[in-house]
Amino acid sequence: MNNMTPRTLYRKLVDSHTVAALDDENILLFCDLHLMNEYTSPQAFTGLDEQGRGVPLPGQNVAVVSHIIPTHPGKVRVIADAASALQASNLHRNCTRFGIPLFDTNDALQGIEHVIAPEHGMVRPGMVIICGDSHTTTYGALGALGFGIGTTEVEHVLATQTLAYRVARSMLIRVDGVLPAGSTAKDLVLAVIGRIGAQGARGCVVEFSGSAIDALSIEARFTLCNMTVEAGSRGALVAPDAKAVDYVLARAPDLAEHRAAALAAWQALRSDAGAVFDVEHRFDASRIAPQVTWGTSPDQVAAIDGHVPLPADLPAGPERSSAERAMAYARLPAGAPIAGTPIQHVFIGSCTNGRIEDLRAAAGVARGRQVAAGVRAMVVPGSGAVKAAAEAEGLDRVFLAAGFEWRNPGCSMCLAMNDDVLAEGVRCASTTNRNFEGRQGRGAITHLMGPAMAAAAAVTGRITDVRQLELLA
Ligand SMILES: CC(C)[C@H](C(=O)O)[C@@H](O)C(=O)O
Ligand code: SF4
Repeated sequence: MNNMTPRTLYRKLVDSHTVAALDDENILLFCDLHLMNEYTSPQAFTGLDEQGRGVPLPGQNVAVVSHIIPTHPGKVRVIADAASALQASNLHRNCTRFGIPLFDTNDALQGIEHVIAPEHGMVRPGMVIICGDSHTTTYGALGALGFGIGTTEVEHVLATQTLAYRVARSMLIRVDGVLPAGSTAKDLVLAVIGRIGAQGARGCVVEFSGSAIDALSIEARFTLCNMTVEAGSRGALVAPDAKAVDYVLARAPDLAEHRAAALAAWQALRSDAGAVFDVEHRFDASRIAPQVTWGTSPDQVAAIDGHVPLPADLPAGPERSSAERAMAYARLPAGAPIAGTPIQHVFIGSCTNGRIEDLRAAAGVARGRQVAAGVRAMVVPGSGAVKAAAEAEGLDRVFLAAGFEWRNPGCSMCLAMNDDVLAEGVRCASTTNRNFEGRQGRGAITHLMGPAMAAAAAVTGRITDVRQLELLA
């Protein structure tokens, strides 16, 4: 490809990080930042030891205890489960040995890796960021190429700061129009996944553009890019604009003296006019109502005024059979309206919707209302910094007064790897990203939705159109 060929943003990021071509499809990619959690890193450190390898660039790696940590209120956190405690102590030991910065169990800034990294200015436009965690796509919100890797790759990255990488195909998702009041980035991304399917972006890095994307806040773009992986994508990108620049500069004081150079470099981080994408989709934001999943895959989703599908309306084959299986698991009859479904639990948090804007949206609904009888509702901030910011604004008091639990940060009931686990048959309105069978507890049922919708479910005891709730106020 010569220099005059118009390039996509994705291609520019790949080109600027290519150390060597390995063959026609694979390159050696330089990774500016490697994030680690306690769950997917232990074998990698064992591998390093077996081969007598070190970590040459420890400062370009950061580790976080996120998945297994208990979130009960209280100053000191103790991991009761022995296997989990061992994972955390191993991470601590390995980070100390190799000089890798760690947000440890009792660090005041601890939280979910994908919430922590951007809030401390570690994520900057033009970077390649990887992690042994699928939701690393989040960082595309700032024009950084982020994606998840496997454990063997974690070892390779620790040892070399590079990764053998197969270049992805490119997809453009253009969203124009204005999201209606009550609809958020969560609804937008659920609607996208609902239309293109859970494998709809498989093998692709998605670039989002259009007036509806321009209008999103950076935190909303995190939600969007975070969940794009649920369409099977290998990355998600939004070209950095003034909002992205402001977000990063406000959190990365070290950049101040290089501000002019950074701005000039970031300016080039956009797809050239005439750049060709392998696949393109278009959406009209004005048609996107609040969304709720009804099944066990994020693409089994409907608008809040919609219904569980009738199997006969679905194409015969895998789509119909997986819908039938999902309805049976979720204990929902075919054709049932989504709104009005009783819930017993509400979970507000995760790397998708555990940031301050999400908590503000949920608190806006909770304020002056009460969690419905028979419902247990919890709010788990995405990080210590989010928790502190929320408390400074008094959001904790809003939630507590309404009967929500106000927890310490962590992944928590997003995937129930700690002790926040739902019992069989419990139905949960959740701001998370995956509604797989058993994810929040064996036999538990997850309905994905945005934070205000989850809060509306908490105060009414059923899946509720938040727009109607606000009318009733
Ligand atoms: C535990 C980790 C490997 C996993 C991921 O890759 O996403 C988890 O974070 C999840 O959300 O399912
Ligand atoms: S919050 Fe959920 S999706 Fe995000 S990293 Fe943790 S477990 Fe994975």
